[in-house]
Amino acid sequence: MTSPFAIVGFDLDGTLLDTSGDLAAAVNHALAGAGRPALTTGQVTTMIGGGAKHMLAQALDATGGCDESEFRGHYKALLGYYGNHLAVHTRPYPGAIAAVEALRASGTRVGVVTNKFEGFATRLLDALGLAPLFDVVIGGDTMGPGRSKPAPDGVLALVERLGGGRAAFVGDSIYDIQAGKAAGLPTVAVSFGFLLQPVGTLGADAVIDHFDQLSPVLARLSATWSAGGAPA
Ligand SMILES: O=C(O)COP(=O)(O)O
Ligand SMILES: [Mg+2]
Repeated sequence: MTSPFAIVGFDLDGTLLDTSGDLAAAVNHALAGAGRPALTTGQVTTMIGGGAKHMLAQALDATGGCDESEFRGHYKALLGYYGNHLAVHTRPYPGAIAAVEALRASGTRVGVVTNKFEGFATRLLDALGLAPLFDVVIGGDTMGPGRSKPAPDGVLALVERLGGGRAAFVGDSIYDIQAGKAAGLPTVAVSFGFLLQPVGTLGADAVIDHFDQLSPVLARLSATWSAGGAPA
C-alpha cells in the first residue's frame, strides 16, 4: 500500500507507550523522600503530559504543597530514580508497534515528539528494542526552554528533519493536539492514553480507540486535507 502521508509523528507517553507505572513509581520515590503518602498510578496518570517537572509539581500540590526551595531536591530524586527504572513496567499499547511497522513498510518516515527529556525518550526506546523504528526523536528539552508542546516547534522540526512533505501527528493530550494544529498538521487523538479531558473535546481531526484504526483513519484524513496542510 502506498503511504497517505510522507511523515507521521507520534507522541510517546500515553500514545505509543504506557509509561504510567514507571512514572508513578518515580513520583512516589520523590514523594517518599518528601515524607508524603504515595499516589495511585491512576492519580499520577492525570498529571502526565507536560513533562516531569509539571508532573512532580502537581503530585506535591496534591499531597500538601511544597516550598520553592525544596522542589529542586525532590525533582532531582524523581529524575534520578526514573533514569534508572525507565522500562520496568512500560510497554507499548496494543497494536502500536505493528502500526508503526506498517507505516514504515509503506514508505512513511516516522518520528517521536515527546515532552519527556530527549535522553530519557531515546534510552527508553532503546531499552524496549524500539529505537530502530523511529528516524528522529525530539524531547521536551530538544528545542530549548519554552518550546516544548503545546508549542509547534518540535513538530515542525520533526517534519523538517525527516525531509519535509505531507505529515500528520498522533497524540493523547491537549498538548499534542495543540502542537500539531499549530504546526498546520492534521491530528489524531488516541482515546486510551493519559487523558486529562474527554477525548472528544481535544479538537483532534480524528480519534482512534485502537492502533488497528490508524491506517484507515490516516487514509481518510489524507483524502480530506490539501497538500498544503489545510483542510481541503
Ligand atoms: O513526560 C511527559 O509528561 C509527557 O510525555 P509525552 O509528551 O510523551 O506525553
Ligand atoms: Mg502523551
